[in-house]
Amino acid sequence: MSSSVFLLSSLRGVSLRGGTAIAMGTRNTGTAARWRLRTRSVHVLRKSGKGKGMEMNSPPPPPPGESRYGNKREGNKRGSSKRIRRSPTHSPSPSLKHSDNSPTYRPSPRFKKQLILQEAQNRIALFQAERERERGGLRKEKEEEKEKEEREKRRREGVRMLRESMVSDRQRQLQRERGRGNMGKLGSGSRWKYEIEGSLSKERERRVGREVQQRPLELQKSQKRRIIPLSSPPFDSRIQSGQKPSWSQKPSTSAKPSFGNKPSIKPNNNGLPQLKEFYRPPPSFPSYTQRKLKLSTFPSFPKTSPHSSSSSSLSSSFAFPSPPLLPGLLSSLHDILGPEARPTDIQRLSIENIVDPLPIANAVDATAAPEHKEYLLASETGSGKSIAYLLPLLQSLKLSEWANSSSSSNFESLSEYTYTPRSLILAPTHELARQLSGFAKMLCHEIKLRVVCTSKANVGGRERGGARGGVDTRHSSPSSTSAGNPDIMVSTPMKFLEMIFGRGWDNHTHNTSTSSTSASTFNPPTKRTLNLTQIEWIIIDEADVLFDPDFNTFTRLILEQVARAKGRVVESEKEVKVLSAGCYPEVAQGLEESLEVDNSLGLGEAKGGEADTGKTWTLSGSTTRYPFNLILTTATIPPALLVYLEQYHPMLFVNRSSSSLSNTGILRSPNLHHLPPSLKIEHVNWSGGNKLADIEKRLRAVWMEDERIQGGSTMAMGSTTTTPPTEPSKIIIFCNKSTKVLELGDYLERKGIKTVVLTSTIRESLNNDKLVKSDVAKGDWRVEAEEENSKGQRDVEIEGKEGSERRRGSNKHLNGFLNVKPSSSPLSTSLTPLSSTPHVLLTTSLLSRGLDFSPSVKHVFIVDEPRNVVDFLHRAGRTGRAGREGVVVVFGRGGGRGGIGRKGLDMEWRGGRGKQGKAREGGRSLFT
Ligand SMILES: Nc1ncnc2c1ncn2[C@@H]1O[C@H](COP(=O)(O)OP(=O)(O)OP(=O)(O)O)[C@@H](O)[C@H]1O
Repeated sequence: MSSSVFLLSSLRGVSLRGGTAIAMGTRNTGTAARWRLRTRSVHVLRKSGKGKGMEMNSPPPPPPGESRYGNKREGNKRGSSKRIRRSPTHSPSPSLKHSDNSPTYRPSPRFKKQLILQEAQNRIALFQAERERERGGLRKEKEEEKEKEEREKRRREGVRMLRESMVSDRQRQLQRERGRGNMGKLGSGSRWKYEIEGSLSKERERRVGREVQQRPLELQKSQKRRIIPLSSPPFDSRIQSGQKPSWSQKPSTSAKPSFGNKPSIKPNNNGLPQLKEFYRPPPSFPSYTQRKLKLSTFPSFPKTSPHSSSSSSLSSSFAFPSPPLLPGLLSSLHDILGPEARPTDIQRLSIENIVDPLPIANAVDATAAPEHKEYLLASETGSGKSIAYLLPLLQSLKLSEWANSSSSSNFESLSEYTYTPRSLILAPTHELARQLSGFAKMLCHEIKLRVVCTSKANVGGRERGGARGGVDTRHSSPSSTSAGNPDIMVSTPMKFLEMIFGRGWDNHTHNTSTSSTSASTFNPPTKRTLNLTQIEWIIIDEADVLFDPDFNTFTRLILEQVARAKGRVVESEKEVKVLSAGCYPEVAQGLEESLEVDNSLGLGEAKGGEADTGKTWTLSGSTTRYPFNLILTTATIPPALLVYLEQYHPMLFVNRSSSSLSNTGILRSPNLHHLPPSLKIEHVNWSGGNKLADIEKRLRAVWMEDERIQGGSTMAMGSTTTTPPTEPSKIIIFCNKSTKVLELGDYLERKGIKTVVLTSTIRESLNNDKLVKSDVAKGDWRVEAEEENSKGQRDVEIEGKEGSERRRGSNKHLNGFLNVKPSSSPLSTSLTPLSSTPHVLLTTSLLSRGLDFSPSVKHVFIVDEPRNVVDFLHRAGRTGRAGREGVVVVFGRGGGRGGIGRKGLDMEWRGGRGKQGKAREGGRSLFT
């Protein structure tokens, strides 16, 4: 039946009965009716009534493009019967009944065509929409991928530019040295050999300098190349005018852009910074002027502040600019540094790049999500990095305090915690933490922010410092209403972790490795001690130490904990090797909350204090952006640090501006990896007899020289009255080992020279590595790995000597040596005998980092060959700070420029990453 062809003469009417259509008419009537009525059953009756109504089994709808009405020719054969035109939109409902008398419906070919076309279009649109949906997903993925690639490309570009600029610094240095016939050999292959030239005669410098100045202009032009416009040169105008540069020199704003020297030699394979290039010629050397960076001059800040009329006079005479600095900050700077002070290179970079601008009235969008900053500040020792990071920190805290002053109830709801700091400064030693907190407090004097420093007294008031729960609030502002909500908390990493996890959380490693230590138990904090959710800023001072292999586990753990508390997991923390955290279930639980623990760890097994070191913890759902502002500071960027930062802080290397490729998050002064220009190096040969006597002789020579100078100046002034005697210079002596420190201390005391002796406080006798880590963890950042006596035992804690006990609760043991208050620390006018007041501080590298010693410390003695150049730079940098004069006396075989140790500072740069990504120098890890 279904194959029958019905040739019906005409279509007269269509009706539906119980879902079956009945059509009367000519051929194709059934098809037309079927289509129009959307039904598969149609009875077609001939008009004449001769034919019997038959049921047609309708075929399924035709595929797209094929007509339901047969081909065109067939359609054309239709008779010329009467046609009823209907609108193409007309579509009778299946329930619609046509009376048998109604005119026969017969769609016109054009209408049919339209219908077919419409359907085809619908189908195509559907098909396209589907494909579009599929493609949309793919495109989004592709876009994300592209964006990622773009970011990575910019990051790489940033790294490349940074390295290039570092290498080019070295190349310029080499060229200068060649120009004056100085050392500076380029070794074969990737090895660069340098020698330290610390004692060029002034005459020679002047002579060679003239030669360089007279070089043909063409040569100078041919050496041009682009350099990173990180900063403008310091003191250039003074140099041009032949004057001696000083810290009070106003920076020139008229310098034109220029280019540095084109590298005439290939960098070594790894392209990492050369740490031995620390000798910098005095600024009077003419080529220094020639090579000055002119690409970016320091921005000229408005001279007066529109925000404060009272500060306008100040800012016009004071080179720290306001705006952007708050007038209160400016006035504290004025008090501390004096009216003549000018920002140093690193401070200018910080003000330019990091300090938040003052808000314009009614233009603050408090709801806008802040863009978090990430910067590395790198500049030579004594160049004012503390101010460089404190300025943006304090300004931002104050501004956000004002912005949130209406919603102060915020803190009340957090009163369940003992401390809710808004920012954190991490330092490697307690001494440095104390000094920094004191300095921050001075800067906060006007703007009234609260500063606290953690001390030896531990969390929860269990030890001394009790009432304040282990936090020394003596430094907090007098206006402080609540020490529990400090604006700034200064701490060492381990102290801070102790406050998070509870005292003794790390003790397991310590206990298992020390038989003589009384087992200290883990005391989780009874009250929640620290609330990390309000932390807006983290500053990591001495980043090269805090990210070195001994410390980075703990530093990263802190960063991760804060990020976690603020609701974000950081990608850089994907794998955290926790030294001993798995030992205690409580700690493990705390970690487990924040870390997705690898199944193999079996935290349950860790109960009972089994050694459980070096486990890998994995984080999930991570990102590379920290949910707080982060500033790292360092005076040296060893390759290990660069490698580490590339891996864990990639955002530092991403360009900040699309117009310039050089604007990364790494701000460094041009003098990085050089000794401060005001520092002189002297070499002393051992006499071949008693070395201790040689040191004593040299000490006395310094004091005799002091007397001579004083006498000379008195005579020169033609004074008839007696000038009050000035106090003898204070001297710091660095040894490599505690035994040597003790021995020398004893000797000098016997000779009537009062000393302060200070090393890391190690009580235990042991010879394995674990204690080293544990002690480092306690805040003694540099535990001398070689510091073993002949029996292979460690030295005992140095106690019982007056002034030599290391008190973590205060810096009293360093009284007289540390720069307590810069403005109030000129040389004393009363003579204190050498036998009653200590004038000599004997120590190891423990105190070589970050501490700002008083201007009366004019000499540093380095009696043992430093382990590496980084060590040398930091030890030497304890004097000659802030542009003051200082002398480094280096004792050693051979004297002269080689006296500092051909094995030591002449070490070849082997370059790059050791097996575990560690920097190695002279075949030795920089951080062993
Ligand atoms: N612009 C300035 N003008 C004069 N003195 C300054 C200036 N900035 C800082 N100082 C002083 O310089 C000294 C050294 O500063 P600071 O300790 O911050 O140096 P640093 O770069 O952190 O050194 P280090 O690398 O050893 O840690 C301090 O006494 C400080 O008061």
